[in-house]
Amino acid sequence: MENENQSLEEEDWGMKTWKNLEKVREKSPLIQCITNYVSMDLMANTLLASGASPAMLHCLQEIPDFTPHADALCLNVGTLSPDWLPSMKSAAELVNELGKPWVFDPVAVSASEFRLKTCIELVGLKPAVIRGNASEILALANASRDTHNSKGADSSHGSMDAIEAAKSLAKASGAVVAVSGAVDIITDGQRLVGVHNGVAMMQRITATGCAVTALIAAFVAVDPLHAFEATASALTIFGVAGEIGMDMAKGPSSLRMHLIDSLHGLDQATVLSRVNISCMSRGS
Ligand SMILES: Nc1ncnc2c1ncn2[C@@H]1O[C@H](COP(=O)(O)OP(=O)(O)O)[C@@H](O)[C@H]1O
Ligand SMILES: Cc1ncsc1CCOP(=O)(O)O
Ligand SMILES: [Mg+2]
Repeated sequence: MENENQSLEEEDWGMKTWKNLEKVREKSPLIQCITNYVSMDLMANTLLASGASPAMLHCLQEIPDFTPHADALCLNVGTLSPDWLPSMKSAAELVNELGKPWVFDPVAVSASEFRLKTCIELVGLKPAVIRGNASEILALANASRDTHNSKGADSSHGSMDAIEAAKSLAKASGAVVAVSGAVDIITDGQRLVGVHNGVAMMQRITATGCAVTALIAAFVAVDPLHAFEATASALTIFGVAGEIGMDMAKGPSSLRMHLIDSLHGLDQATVLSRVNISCMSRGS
């Protein structure tokens, strides 16, 4: 019987990525997002352009009625407030009870002791995937505030710097961990792939990281048993949309528009010709 390592080795990432996008388009998963004020618009539009259905809903009283209808949950602490924390925890606990996945974005985890403590608590609620930039994943993996870490939402490290941190966070949390950057790193603690798609200008648009985390939630929603592959696919699709968008863009603002248009219009031939995922470790 084919084992997991062999199947990964033989994997056709292009076709897998395309099929995962097709699944999102066919099933149109409902993604509940409890996110920051900055990202709501880009996140919702990214989900819509991919074929998923976004719902930015954070009222504690609505969670028992609404959350069971969601196919996945996306939690993001970008504009963290103690008022929203009970909603975040309650929604995560509910999707866990219902056996549905949730995805976590620890935006600017080092900004304060409160944020770090909150992020550690949320990781304890078993997200299926954690996606952050290198500085965020390094800080979360170290689980202590390092005064040399950047405190804002942007990364001061390259994704390659966070490979070991990502692996150890994946092992400790049980989540798939994704580190975005020039090469997006995805690991489940054993396997590790690098996604080489995307353009540097994506960093110059606020909330692209938040948006790709929500896209990961949509991809994991339609294939929850393969969160590793779903995460790599979502990051690849977002990167490919950025590359095509960049051909038409004059700067960050028009890239934002063209990225969304490109995501909406992606076809099989384009995806197959552009997917650039490398296997960096097959696990043991
Ligand atoms: N130098 C780069 N080259 C190509 N793509 C990049 C680069 N930096 C970031 N990206 C892409 O931009 C998106 C947001 O990533 P990032 O800027 O790291 O997140 P955040 O906004 O959370 O800091 C991801 O899809 C990532 O792949
Ligand atoms: C600038 C900013 N401040 C609080 S949340 C936020 C957006 C962060 O978005 P991203 O992590 O995708 O850059
Ligand atoms: Mg971010």
